[in-house]
Amino acid sequence: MNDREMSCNAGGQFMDRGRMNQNGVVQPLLTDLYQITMAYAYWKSGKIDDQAVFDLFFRNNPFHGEFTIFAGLEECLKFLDSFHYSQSDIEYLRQTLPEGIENEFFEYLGNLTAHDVTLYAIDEGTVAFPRVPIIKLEGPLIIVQLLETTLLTLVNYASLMATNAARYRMVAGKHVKLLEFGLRRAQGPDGGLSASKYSYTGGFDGTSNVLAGKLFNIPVRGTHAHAYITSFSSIGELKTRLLKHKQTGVMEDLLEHAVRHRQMLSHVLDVSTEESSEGELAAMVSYAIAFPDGFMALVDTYDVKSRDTEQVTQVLPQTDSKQKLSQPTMLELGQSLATLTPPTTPTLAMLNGHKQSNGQQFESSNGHNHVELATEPTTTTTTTISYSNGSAYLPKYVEKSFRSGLLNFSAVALALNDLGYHALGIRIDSGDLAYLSCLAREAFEKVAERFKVPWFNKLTIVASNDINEETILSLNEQGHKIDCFGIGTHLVTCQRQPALGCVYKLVEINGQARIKLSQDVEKVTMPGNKNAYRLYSADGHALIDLLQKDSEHPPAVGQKVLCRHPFQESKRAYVIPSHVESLYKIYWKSGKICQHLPTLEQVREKVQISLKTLRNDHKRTLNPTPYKVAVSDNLYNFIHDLWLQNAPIGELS
Ligand SMILES: Nc1ncnc2c1ncn2[C@@H]1O[C@H](COP(=O)(O)OP(=O)(O)OP(=O)(O)O)[C@@H](O)[C@H]1O
Ligand SMILES: O=P(O)(O)OC[C@H]1O[C@H](OP(=O)(O)OP(=O)(O)O)[C@H](O)[C@@H]1O
Ligand SMILES: O=C(O)c1cccnc1
Ligand SMILES: [Mg+2]
Repeated sequence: MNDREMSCNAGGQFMDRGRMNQNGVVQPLLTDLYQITMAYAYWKSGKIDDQAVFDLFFRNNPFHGEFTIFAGLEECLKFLDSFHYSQSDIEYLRQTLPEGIENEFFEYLGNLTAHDVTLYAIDEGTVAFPRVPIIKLEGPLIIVQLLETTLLTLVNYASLMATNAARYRMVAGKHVKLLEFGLRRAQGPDGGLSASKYSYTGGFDGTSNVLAGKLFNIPVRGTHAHAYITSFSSIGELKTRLLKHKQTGVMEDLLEHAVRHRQMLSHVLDVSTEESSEGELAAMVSYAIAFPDGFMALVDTYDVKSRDTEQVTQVLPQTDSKQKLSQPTMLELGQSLATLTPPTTPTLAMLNGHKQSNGQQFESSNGHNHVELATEPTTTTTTTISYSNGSAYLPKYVEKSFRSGLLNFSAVALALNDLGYHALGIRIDSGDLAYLSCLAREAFEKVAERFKVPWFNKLTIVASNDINEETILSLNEQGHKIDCFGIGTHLVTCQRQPALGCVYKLVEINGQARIKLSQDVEKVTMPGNKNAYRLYSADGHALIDLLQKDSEHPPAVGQKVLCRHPFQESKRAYVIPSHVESLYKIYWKSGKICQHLPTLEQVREKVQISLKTLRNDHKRTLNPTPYKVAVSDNLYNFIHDLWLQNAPIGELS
């Protein structure tokens, strides 16, 4: 570990990649106080050698769905591996716990490790269902109890996030790229890092979070912010306009190329150059010079309007206050130019040879491309947009500023093309994303045809702005031309359900099954040490998850198994499985991780493979069919006998 990584770790963050990627915040004191006070009470009451079994499971799937993706296992194993109270931890506990705690207890804690614990789990990235433990722990009661809160915090958010991401992936379809942009809105820095990691697990393609990229080897991706565009207000601010031709190596004036194309494009795209922002063009040119091979531009800086389906042609007076505020008109630019003698910082009016409204004429550097400035009210053009679902909309109000972005982007992209580079695409961050993406794609197609640049058809359209699962579904219904969604807030905060309710329950102690009763049948625990199996149909779909007592023989392929609802006597079914999957593997035993741990990439693949085994009706967004979780006949009888034994018999008087 180098110094920076050491100090990063000392600051409570992640340890270096070479080691185990363990988040330094994850340590034995990252727990609830009651685990430690219980540990003392267990210790004091002579329960040091008691052996316990705990189940970690959830009772309901999140997001009104019928599946959950299990994630966070690797972090749990690393936690067990490093479980140890440091001297300073012990010192802190001495000062913090109530007085009178015996010294020997602190000595006991100081020597405590997770080496006597055995951890069984289903594979990380697998779909999981309510009441089927995703992790099962066996070992000394005190230590296994002490692990509760930390394991829950490691599994709950990870699984919630991976599930959320998997749901976004399902609605977006496999061909659309999904980028996680949530760090700024996440629940703190650690929430942000976990969100990046587990959204990748769930099926996202990359993140804007650079540290997550470094720590977890996730692709980092991004565009640029509005600030970059608004930091330029005129082309005079361009410090350099030169870019080396990719093939010839000759320095050329990119701005000049862009201005020339802009002039021609204004006819093709039906946007007058006066409608577009000069500052925006300058920003795009400078960004393209910085990233000629990765030019991706935000095109909506100057106020995007929503579409309106009414068919009208609207007249916008030149003095439209919003337009004036957000975008200097060419007239204003021209006027300010007139005061420059001699002009050392040319404006577009000069490069274009614009004639000013007061009659002044500016020659472009090559002496042509004369364009009249509009002095009359501007008439917007009515454009029909066709959607892939066959509908067509006639926008009332042409997105002047979006079209400014589109015009400027296309001009710079063609300029880059002159110099041997291919631009990547655009990002739209406001307005009607379906409509604007169609408008943009249509524009690109026109440019591709007119300028003989077929790759323009393939430019990437990124959309962002408060996107959630429902937005994507709705955009799909409307038809859109978006290639990539950048999703932040709603993804990382799990808008629809902010927490997964995994719990950790004692199910056996010293070989005796324990049951926790509740008025709410849902909350009655499944007692005893159990095994879990997934039974598959001949077509490869998962049919049912079956819990059995660990002493029972596993279900066998081709043999009839009676599967019972754990609490409703009349609900039962025979299943003849075509394939039986034993869900648990021993992941930790005798102080060692016992399985080869998959890479994040492999876990990500596992998610998709596992989801494929689920029938579509379990995965649909609206009213999905619940997946069945059953118990064996043996376990059913055992639960209900124990229930009766433990339920007090009331007395009527
Ligand atoms: N075609 C569409 N169908 C459904 N939802 C959409 C569509 N286009 C955009 N949205 C969503 O609608 C919301 C629009 O947000 P909002 O009303 O704040 O507008 P905005 O474009 O961000 O406006 P402004 O930039 O002026 O704040 C966003 O959540 C966005 O994801
Ligand atoms: O909308 P989200 O899903 O959270 O995606 C991330 C957002 O973060 C950026 O906005 P920014 O923070 O600059 O502010 P904004 O919300 O005003 O666009 C970006 O332009 C996205 O809109
Ligand atoms: O790279 C981007 O476009 C980005 C990153 C974070 C948030 N919003 C956008
Ligand atoms: Mg936004």
